[in-house]
Amino acid sequence: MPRDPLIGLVGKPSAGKSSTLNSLTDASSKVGGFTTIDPQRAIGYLQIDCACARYGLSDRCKPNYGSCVNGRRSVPIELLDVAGLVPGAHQGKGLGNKFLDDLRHADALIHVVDVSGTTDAEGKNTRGYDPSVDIAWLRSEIVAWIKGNLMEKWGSIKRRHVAVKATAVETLQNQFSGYGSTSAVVARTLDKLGLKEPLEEWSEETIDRVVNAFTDEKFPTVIALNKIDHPDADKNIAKIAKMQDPNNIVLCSAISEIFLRKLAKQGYIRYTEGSEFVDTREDLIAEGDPDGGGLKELDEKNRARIENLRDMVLYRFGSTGVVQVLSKAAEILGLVPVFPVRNTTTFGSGSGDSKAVFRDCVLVKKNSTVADVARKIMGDAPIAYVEGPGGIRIAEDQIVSVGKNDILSFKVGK
Ligand SMILES: Nc1nc2c(ncn2[C@@H]2O[C@H](COP(=O)(O)OP(=O)(O)OP(=O)(O)O)[C@@H](O)[C@H]2O)c(=O)[nH]1
Repeated sequence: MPRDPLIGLVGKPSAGKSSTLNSLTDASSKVGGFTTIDPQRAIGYLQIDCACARYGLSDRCKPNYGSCVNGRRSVPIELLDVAGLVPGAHQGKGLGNKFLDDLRHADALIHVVDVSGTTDAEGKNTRGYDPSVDIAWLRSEIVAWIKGNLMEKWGSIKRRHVAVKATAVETLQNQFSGYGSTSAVVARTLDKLGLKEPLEEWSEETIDRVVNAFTDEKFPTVIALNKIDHPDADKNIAKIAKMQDPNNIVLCSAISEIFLRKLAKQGYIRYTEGSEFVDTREDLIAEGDPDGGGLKELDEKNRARIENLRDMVLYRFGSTGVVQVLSKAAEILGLVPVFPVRNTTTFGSGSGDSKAVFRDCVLVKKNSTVADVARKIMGDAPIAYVEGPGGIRIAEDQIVSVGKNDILSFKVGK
């Protein structure tokens, strides 16, 4: 059965992994008993456009897990904190191989980079460190680890490859299945490279290229430039933006998000998670609400901190960025939210609160078919047919995508 997507957070010590994880997991939308699964795994909330908005049913949308406010739905997604990576990890430094073993299970990575330059490669306090270096060494650790595992056995891999007349995809998939790879991932990797020589004649340079391309396919990575609230961040952001694909970069400030959510929870401010909108009691009074929205009065210190955060983060960058970090990871993975329903006219689930709609939502990878989704949700139950909105039959080989074949009802046969 296809398993749920898993996103790993990586980065050197003190880059802000735990803070980012906390800012993503402590959503006020937390319902259904989700907390940290173990010290390393947690549930974050991915924001998506919910199907309820398409049908004007937002007031009756009641997710079983997560929440939905005016058609913006928070869907739970599993996150993994992969701590302890330092240069030399593939040779066992730091938590080394333990770190790399944890990484195997991730479908995409968020590399949290301390863009303030106030921590060195090992996470020790400093000033003026160049964080662009971290992006290169972290990736090269992953590549070196995969390559090392492959080269250790390359002689026998080659001999077996020739003896059983395997294809390159078969032989490599044998080696890469431990990283959660599939034949499709390996095939895409090799297609992109268009190699001419047979596997048994690959030079070390060719193997390097194969491992690099495989790393790109298997571990697509979002670069989260964290600590943008720090005054030294600007020049480092500019430098990294020139070196990396801007499409994979998100700017964020994890402590700002944690601070705003905390004050909102305590009733001092009104804050829409992940947005640029923060209102204090004073703001609301100035806007004509004599009661100040029922908010508590901020003390001088927190008022100054909010002002500073508006200037340094919210007005300049549009938000604290952490919600966008997760959305970007979902985007590079191509996750599609699918809404299984019992009834394709009312969109109800046919149990419990009978007026509630779109109670369930699952995230599947791009290019999944209706049959893939059926297996994920219904397991081995025999499916007689599948219906979309309005009771229209949908063929099992259809691809699901946002807005198309993403509301499904599985009718079980006898
Ligand atoms: N200025 C600033 N500091 C931050 C931000 N996020 C985290 N920090 C600080 O950076 C330090 C390290 O943060 P952590 O979240 O513990 O970092 P980590 O990557 O989990 O570190 P390890 O647990 O050692 O791997 C803490 O002192 C945080 O308060 C941020 O957005 N801005």
